Amino acid sequence: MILFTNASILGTQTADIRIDGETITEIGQGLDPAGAEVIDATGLIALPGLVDLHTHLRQPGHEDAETVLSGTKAAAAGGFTCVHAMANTTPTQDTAGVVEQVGKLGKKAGYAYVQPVGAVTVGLKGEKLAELEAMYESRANVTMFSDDGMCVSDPVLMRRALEYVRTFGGVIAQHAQEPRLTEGAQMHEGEVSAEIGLAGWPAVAEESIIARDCLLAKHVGSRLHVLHVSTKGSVDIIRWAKGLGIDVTAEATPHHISLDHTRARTYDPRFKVNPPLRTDEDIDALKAGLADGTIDTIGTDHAPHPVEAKDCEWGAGAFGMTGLETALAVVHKELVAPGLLDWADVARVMSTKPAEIGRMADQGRPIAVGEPANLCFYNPDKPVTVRGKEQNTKSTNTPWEGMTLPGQVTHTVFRGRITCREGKVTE
Ligand SMILES: NC(=O)N[C@@H](CC(=O)O)C(=O)O
Ligand SMILES: [Zn+2]
Ligand SMILES: [Zn+2]
Repeated sequence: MILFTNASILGTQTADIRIDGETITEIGQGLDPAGAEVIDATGLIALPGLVDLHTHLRQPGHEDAETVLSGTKAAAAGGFTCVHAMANTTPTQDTAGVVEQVGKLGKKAGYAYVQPVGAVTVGLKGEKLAELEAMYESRANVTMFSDDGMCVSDPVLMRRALEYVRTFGGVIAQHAQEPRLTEGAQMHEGEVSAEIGLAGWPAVAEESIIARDCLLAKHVGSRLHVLHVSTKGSVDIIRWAKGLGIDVTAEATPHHISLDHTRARTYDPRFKVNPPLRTDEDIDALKAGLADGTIDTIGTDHAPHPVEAKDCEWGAGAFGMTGLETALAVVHKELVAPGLLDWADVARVMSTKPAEIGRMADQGRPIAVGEPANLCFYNPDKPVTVRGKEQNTKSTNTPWEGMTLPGQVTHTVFRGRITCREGKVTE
């Protein structure tokens, strides 16, 4: 039995929280500590365990960058109790066998619920549909499908995929990038790319696919989720689509709401990501979108890469950055501190909504008696300087290296088990 005392639940009501087995069994003032492990949570914000719809765990195939074990330890350190493992592994998560294997590795690790995402097309090649139904019917019970890393750019395939998942209530998560408009692209197309002479990735390459996919989702009456929205135009299109009643949800990443394209002036590939870091105007639009509900979720797009893929010149660097262990503190800094979101909103965008979109019945639940004990405790008054080498992820490609973020996840509880204690992942 565990008793967290004096926690600030969603930043408002202060109470003790008792956990017995895998369940929250009591919430109230001055609960009896007899027989319990007592953890003083004074000054800590209690949130439901965070849910990430966008994590790259890299196993199978890229275990030098991350494994399910190291990635879920990073998740626990970041306050997450559920991560959706993206399909761009080797082999690709495009069969029932591979998604079941990833799910099993998650259970064995025990640090967070690992829900595999299935590929939309075989080998992410964009040529023919993967066995979506077999992945849905497998023990991994896949309902979210994505070719993330690649765009399902063929409109006919995208239409078929949307139609297919509609039959079982699934969702297609799109990496929106028109490939012909981004050939050779290295960073956001704008004044900085012109100044430093790197090939640009225009906003329209993202926006045109999002607009098309919203219209396709409307046409076939299916469900679309837009990954890593990065431009103001995209936010405007999604707001418009929602206004028409189209079944679309959208994600923003911690890096796209906090870092801009001027970082490329460093030529440090740590800032190289797909879609690229954009402008201040885009950042403001993403924040406004999160505040008004146009953007539904924060997804980390945790994308670990081995040292040799980042310790090189910009052009040769891989796209992607780590994010699980810094996500909540970045959200605190960029959205809560300026008053755009309160902690209840943070619970919505980082837990409740992602759990809903990913159809995770046991996750994203309210902090209440009888609910599964998936919790995250955050100290908003403990500034931490980010050091990639000290993180739990196997990779060090954090764009916040050396920067100070305002707070720290102190404890994470996954199904009644403490997976992170005083900022350290448990054994
Ligand atoms: N975001 C990235 O820049 N990279 C991701 C793929 C992706 O999310 O598109 C990766 O797998 O490394
Ligand atoms: Zn992507
Ligand atoms: Zn991704």
